[in-house]
Amino acid sequence: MITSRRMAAVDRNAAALGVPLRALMESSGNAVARRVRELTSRGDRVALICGRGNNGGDGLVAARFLDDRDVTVQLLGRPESITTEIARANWDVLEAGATAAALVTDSRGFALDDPDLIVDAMLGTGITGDLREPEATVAQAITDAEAPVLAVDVPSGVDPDTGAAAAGAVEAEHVVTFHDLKPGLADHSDVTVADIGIPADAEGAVGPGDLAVLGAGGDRKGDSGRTFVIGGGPYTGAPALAAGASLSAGADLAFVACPQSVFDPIAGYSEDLIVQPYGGAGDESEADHLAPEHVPDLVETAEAHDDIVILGPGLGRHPETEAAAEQFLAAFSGTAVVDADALALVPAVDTDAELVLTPNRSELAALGGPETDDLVAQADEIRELAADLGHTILAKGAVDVITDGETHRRCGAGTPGMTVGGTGDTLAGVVAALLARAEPFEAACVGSYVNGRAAELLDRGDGLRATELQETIPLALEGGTDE
Ligand SMILES: NC(=O)C1=CN([C@@H]2O[C@H](COP(=O)(O)OP(=O)(O)OC[C@H]3O[C@@H](n4cnc5c(N)ncnc54)[C@H](O)[C@@H]3O)[C@@H](O)[C@H]2O)[C@@H](O)CC1
Ligand SMILES: [K+]
Repeated sequence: MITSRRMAAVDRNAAALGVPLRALMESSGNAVARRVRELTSRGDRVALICGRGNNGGDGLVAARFLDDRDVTVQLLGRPESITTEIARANWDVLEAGATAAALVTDSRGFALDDPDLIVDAMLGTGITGDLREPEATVAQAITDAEAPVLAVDVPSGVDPDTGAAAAGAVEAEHVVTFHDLKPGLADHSDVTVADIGIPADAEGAVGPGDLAVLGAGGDRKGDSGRTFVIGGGPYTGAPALAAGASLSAGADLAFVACPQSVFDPIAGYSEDLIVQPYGGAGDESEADHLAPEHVPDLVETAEAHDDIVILGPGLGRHPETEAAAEQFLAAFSGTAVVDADALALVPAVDTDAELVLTPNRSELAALGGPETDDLVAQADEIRELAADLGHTILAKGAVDVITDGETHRRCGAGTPGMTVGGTGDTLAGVVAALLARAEPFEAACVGSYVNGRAAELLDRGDGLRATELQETIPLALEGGTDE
């Protein structure tokens, strides 16, 4: 099953992989023609009713594959009003050839000449709202006609995602849909799912098309998310990198909660970060690492503002810190990215929080997963681990594997230079920023792609530095190319 939104992402990935939409349309039209041939005999009269978008384009292609049938094409509107370039290109091909084509610019001009089969190529996944004219009148005429109807992708007027039919939607005996079943067709009795040659990686690997899952950011401060990094102590760079990268990926505000002892260096890295020390004056013994007494305040602060938490960068493994991190997870009920030393604590904690876990090779093993350099080969095991833990896992390797326990995707974006320290911290920051705009699985997938793509855009070879990624993350998020 595939939603129209996911389908649009997969299309764009296919194009990035070298199979443009026009090639897919050629396959779609061919598949429609094959089904027409199964439903009719040589010489039968076939009426193709084409809308002005790509659904119509599929019908225009099908006409070319049906030489041995008596085909008429009716375009609903003037050729100039065709809304996509590829549908228009296919119209031009037909017009130059000899197929009998009629234009229906207003619904009064529409008539069906007693065909043996009607092909409904008016509207597919691009429908918005109720049927407008001339489609509404034509849909009624199609449904009322005696001839059976073959719908292209979905019956026009039916919502492909929900199956809800607009008033006057076409009723079709047969449907040819593309690539995968649409949820809205689940109850239809005759649906042919046509393979249209979308490369497996367009769906199984994260690509530029996946960026489309990010809704537009809000325009009020805080609407695009606030990141709250709980990190630092033995290390200072990691929490600053995570917070900085989350700003680059669109978070409005980035806070770092850290021990008082490392306030100065972390606050000194960048004027963009808001650094909040804990364990201050009079508390010197506890002030250089996270400890259980700091936890209630941290939970309260994070939950009060719906912050996306990043737990782990630079925290270290002091026994009190481990106890504190566990207590934080047990008490916190929001959304968090868990990275670095905090990961090993997750299996033992019962939490209501929604977590994205970002383990590297050894951290994945510490979580109870496989220890391997080939994450893709072990994707099923990693998926089962995510299902057992009840959290999303973004396992980091040369090719990342991302899974929510049900499905998984891989992401090969990035460069060999990313083995340098700090790129995992920037990844945690990017994912946190995206968690304000997308579901955990999608945020993790897109985060993996954006962090890797940011490295590709820098083109620094082995001399890459994690701090530099903050410069190209915004461009990677925009779907930027280096051409
Ligand atoms: N996603 C894919 O991989 C592929 C999709 N293809 C086809 O492309 C279709 C989607 O194409 P589009 O995105 O161009 O959208 P559609 O062709 O489904 O619909 C868009 C057109 O319909 C008009 N329209 C929208 N709502 C209307 C309404 N309520 N009443 C009257 N007119 C309305 C718009 O002005 C526009 O002209 C799919 O359904 C499928 O048939 C294939 O060509 C190739 C592969
Ligand atoms: K249709």
